[in-house]
Amino acid sequence: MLGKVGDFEKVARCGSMATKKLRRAGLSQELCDRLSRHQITTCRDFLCLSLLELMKVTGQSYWNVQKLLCKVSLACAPKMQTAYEMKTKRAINPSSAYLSTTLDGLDKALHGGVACASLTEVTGPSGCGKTQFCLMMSVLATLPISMGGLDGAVIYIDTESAFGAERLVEIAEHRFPNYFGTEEKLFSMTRSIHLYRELTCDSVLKRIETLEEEIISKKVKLLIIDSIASVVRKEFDTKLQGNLMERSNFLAREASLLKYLAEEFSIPVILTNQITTRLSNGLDIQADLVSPADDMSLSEVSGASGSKDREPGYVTAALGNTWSHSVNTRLILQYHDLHTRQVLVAKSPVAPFSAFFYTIENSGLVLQDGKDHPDASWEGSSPVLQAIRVRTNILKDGFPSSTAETLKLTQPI
Ligand SMILES: Nc1ncnc2c1ncn2[C@@H]1O[C@H](COP(=O)(O)OP(=O)(O)OP(=O)(O)O)[C@@H](O)[C@H]1O
Repeated sequence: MLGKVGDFEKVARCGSMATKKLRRAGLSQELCDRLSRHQITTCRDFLCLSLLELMKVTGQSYWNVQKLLCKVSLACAPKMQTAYEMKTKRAINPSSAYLSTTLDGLDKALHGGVACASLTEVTGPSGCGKTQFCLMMSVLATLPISMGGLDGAVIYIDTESAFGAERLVEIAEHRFPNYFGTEEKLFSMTRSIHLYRELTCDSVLKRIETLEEEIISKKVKLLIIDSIASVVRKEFDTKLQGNLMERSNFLAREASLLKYLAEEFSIPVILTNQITTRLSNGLDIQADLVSPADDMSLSEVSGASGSKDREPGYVTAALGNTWSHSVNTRLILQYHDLHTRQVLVAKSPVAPFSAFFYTIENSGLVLQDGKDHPDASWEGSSPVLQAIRVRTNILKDGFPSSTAETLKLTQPI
């Protein structure tokens, strides 16, 4: 039995579920209060202590501490389930698996919309509609299940002061004029969206750490952070020694907490990110188009596409490789022409690489009919976008041919 507990302990300590609050692990209130006086509040804090330390802080015997260890480990160890169980659960209650974006083609590609219990990143250049997408998804999450919503509240963490309540109401009124035809419905929707303005890394992290109980008490069904990148890029100058490591640690902690919340409460988490293009002369510019997945060498990939006359340089998804691998789904929003924009499904465990045209209207994002089939948008697209495609094909067809190529495609910047 003890061996088994030990195994659980190791799994539990490492996993994202270890951020679960002790109060929710079945420990008595008195014991939780006592532990919190020693800054032991999560399962991880508890499981990282030795038996002797636990005996000291709990004031309990060796055997009682063993039992507590067992309880805490079991409470936060990931539960095994079979693929069959997952599938039947989703078949019985399909709305529990996805939040529809109401953009038909995109929903179809994503098997129903933005996935619950996972992290979806929306990235793209400034002004292309990331905040508009978040506002629209907030409205959608509050809708009744019969209308494709999640019938729940939303926690919206705004790090750029970009949230606009008026725009939220405008989207709701124009997207669902019948449903939001009365002031009462609009009030009820706006009351369900809980906005936090957090303008520093520290305050964002602290906010995320305290969300667990709020998600339960407010019946939250969607968590949004707009944007994850801005505070990080403001505070960590990665050219300074040590900052890159510190930033990676911060992002890993943030991703672990968010994954825990998404999985534990089976809710979608939407995060917006920014992008950068780094030119070969060392200058960073805000990209007008973006690498979907990782840091990569544009010059290398442009070479692979056979074009010699392109600006050498490379585009990087903001926040680098560690973060890039933390998100489950990545949607890239980008400009196509003056009026039209594109949403690309750049990373998804269920969908192939696909692209859809959209415009931004009073009602939020609107897909353009007839152009919403996969790959519709490649013709005439920009060099960066074509480079992304080449890269996708290189990785799809196997590893790049040379070690140098492999390194350039995978090296963190
Ligand atoms: N009522 C509206 N009708 C049509 N388009 C609108 C409306 N409101 C905003 N937009 C469009 O949305 C764009 C702004 O989008 P959004 O704020 O989502 O950008 P973003 O990608 O979040 O940018 P950033 O990274 O700078 O925050 C505007 O440039 C405008 O084109």
